[in-house]
Amino acid sequence: MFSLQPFRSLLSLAGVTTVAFGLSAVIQLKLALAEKFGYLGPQGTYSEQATRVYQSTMPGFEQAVPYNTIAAIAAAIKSGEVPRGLIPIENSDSGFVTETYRLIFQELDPGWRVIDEVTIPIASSLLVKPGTQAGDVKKIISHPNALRGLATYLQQNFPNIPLVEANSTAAAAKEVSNGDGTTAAIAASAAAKVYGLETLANNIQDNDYETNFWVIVKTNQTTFTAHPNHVIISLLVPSGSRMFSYTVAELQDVGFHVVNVNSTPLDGKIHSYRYLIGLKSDSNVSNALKKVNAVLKAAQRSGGQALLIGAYRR
Ligand SMILES: O=C(O)C(=O)Cc1ccccc1
Repeated sequence: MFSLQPFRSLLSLAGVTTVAFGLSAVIQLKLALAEKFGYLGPQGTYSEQATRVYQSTMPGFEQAVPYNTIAAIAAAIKSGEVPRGLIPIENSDSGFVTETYRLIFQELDPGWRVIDEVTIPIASSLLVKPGTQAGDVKKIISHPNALRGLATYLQQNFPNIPLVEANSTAAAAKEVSNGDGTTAAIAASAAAKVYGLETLANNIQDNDYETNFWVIVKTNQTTFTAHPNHVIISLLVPSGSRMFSYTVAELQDVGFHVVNVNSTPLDGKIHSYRYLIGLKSDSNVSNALKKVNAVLKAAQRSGGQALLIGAYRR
């Protein structure tokens, strides 16, 4: 079968290739080689911004593919439709992104792993259809995270105006562009251009904040670096056991300290939890992956369920 692999190096020698194949052949080959990257769309989201930032450090991942929900990105990764995806995970002002955590904890194993992260600052704008005045606005729509990030602004400037959640900030902007001029969207200023909207106010977030995104890959396509300085662990411990503290202490002995912990009640019952623990190492731990895996194996032998959800070097 014809393989594109040998042409990878040729493509970097664009001049030579152009002579050999002609311009359109080069473009076609480049498109075929561009790996797809799933993100929360449509065009104009913060997720798209984060994807561009990440792609600038990852030549080859050029085709950004928008999905309507975070769950749809995860499904596309699991089915192999896209080899990589980017999902929002945590805001520095309002904490973890609920939808992402539901996905992780829905099943014992989410079917994907985290191989990197990217963080971007979030600046929010109030967008309306051209001609709409602030006094015309009867409804404000956006992604729940964005709405949370300017609760005080909305309370002070638009008290009693209903807030409606959308799948993403750009989905909200798109809805406003199709609306009757009485709705406003909270979104990135970039979305105004994409959907032909006017900006009533810029930088309206209550506090400057940033959002952290994970880069995810299908589990069986994942090769973790042998020397990660970030690891993410999912831990399910028998109720009343000391396994949480024991496992954390063991990881600390190996050279990692806890950065964040998310706990979700199991089976709808309080007092029994599944934990997602983010850990970091400030020193160079030799064979860090092997050591972390050994700690997790020990936890499993003691009756817990421990899974390495992510490992990367940053
Ligand atoms: O809706 C978006 O634009 C997203 O990418 C999700 C999101 C929403 C608010 C802050 C950060 C990410």
